Amino acid sequence: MAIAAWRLAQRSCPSYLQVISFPVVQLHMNRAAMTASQKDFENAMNQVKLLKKDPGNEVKLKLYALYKQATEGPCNMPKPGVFDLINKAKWDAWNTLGSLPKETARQNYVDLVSSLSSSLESSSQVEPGTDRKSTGYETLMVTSEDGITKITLNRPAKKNAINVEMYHEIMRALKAASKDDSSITVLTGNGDYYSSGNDLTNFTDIPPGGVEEKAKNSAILLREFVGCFIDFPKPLIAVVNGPAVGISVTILGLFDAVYASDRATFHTPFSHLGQSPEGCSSYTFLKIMGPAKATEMLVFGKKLTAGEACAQGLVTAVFPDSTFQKEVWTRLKAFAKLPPNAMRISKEVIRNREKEKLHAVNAEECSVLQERWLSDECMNAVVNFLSRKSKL
Ligand SMILES: CCCCCC/C=C/C(=O)SCCNC(=O)CCNC(=O)[C@H](O)C(C)(C)COP(=O)(O)OP(=O)(O)OC[C@H]1O[C@@H](n2cnc3c(N)ncnc32)[C@H](O)[C@@H]1OP(=O)(O)O
Repeated sequence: MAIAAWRLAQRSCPSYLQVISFPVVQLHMNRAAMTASQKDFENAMNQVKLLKKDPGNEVKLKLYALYKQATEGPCNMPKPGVFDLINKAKWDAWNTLGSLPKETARQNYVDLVSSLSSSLESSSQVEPGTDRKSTGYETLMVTSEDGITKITLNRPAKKNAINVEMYHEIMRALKAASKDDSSITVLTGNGDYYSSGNDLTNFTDIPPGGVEEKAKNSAILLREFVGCFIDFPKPLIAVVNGPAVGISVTILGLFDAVYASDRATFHTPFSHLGQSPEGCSSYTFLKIMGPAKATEMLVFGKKLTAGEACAQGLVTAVFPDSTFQKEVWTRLKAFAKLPPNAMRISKEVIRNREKEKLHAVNAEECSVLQERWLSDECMNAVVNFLSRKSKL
């Protein structure tokens, strides 16, 4: 049954993000868009062809949507079926633009291409040590200023679900942050969610080796991802701006401080999903909150409010949402002025004796999950979510 579900997902949900072709925006050119800025628009379309680096699927979807809006107006196509993922992604991107006027869409298209050209060209020219905005990330925004490297999960329309690309980009951003001249590193989310956890469509892209290979690759990726948090050398702080689900919650046990808005909730519904704990939470949560409370979260999927998570030691402090950003960033800027080497060494003293244990826990959790992902319970949960039969 599990295999059947995987096969269904494999047939119905191809890796749409990989097959959105780069020049798609040019295929539908429509002369109706002839207006004063048509020349800019055409120049922008030509610029897209000249980009040296593929800007990634999310950007290509935005370009597609703006192109369609600029040339045809609001989305006028019937919504594709749930398993027609390529066309659904394109439809969603276009439909999200609502009644945006054609002129504005055209201008946004031109602006996006222009920012794309400069960001992709300048990504290799950033001087180390200067305050800067990151380039070359598709699923994140990364900035570094006032001694703080801030990594923002940036898929707000998907509640910052972590797709495979985002796993890789977070690892890349953490590696860069560990070497840059900032004192502390912050992870936060853009939009109303901190993160809805693992992107459940990650399970639909089945390689030629089949579902077993998919599960094996996912376990390898997860182990490497969590390992980056275990080994991160500088103070790592989570600014939890809204609800957090799954892996975005479990890895909080590897952070040095967690600040939460009172809008945030903390939810690890692994049993509901036929899965088991990761992010070293089977070890860290027991240490943080004791076995009884950890079991309520990790086995029974109890969702905690920010206040409850704070009372149980998972969260450092909670702030009213209305003043959250101001209060947290004032605090973080003060921390970032402390001597960086002293902070790094103190973290080492606090954390190092646990590292070996954490890596062993991580390896064990990933190997258990590798099996879980092949179970009927897990596959049914994923298929139910993708076919919109269930939500948390
Ligand atoms: C390499 C593999 C490593 C695996 C590591 C193991 C990790 C495990 C986990 O993290 S388990 C947790 C997995 N997360 C979930 O099960 C959450 C699923 N999402 C939901 O239940 C809901 O979306 C919600 C409660 C988070 C929010 O509900 P609501 O406010 O009603 O919003 P929508 O459902 O309409 O969501 C908007 C938009 O986002 C898409 N989306 C949200 N979360 C995910 C997700 N986790 N994966 C994929 N897509 C997600 C949702 O489908 C909507 O998309 P649409 O507009 O329909 O295209």
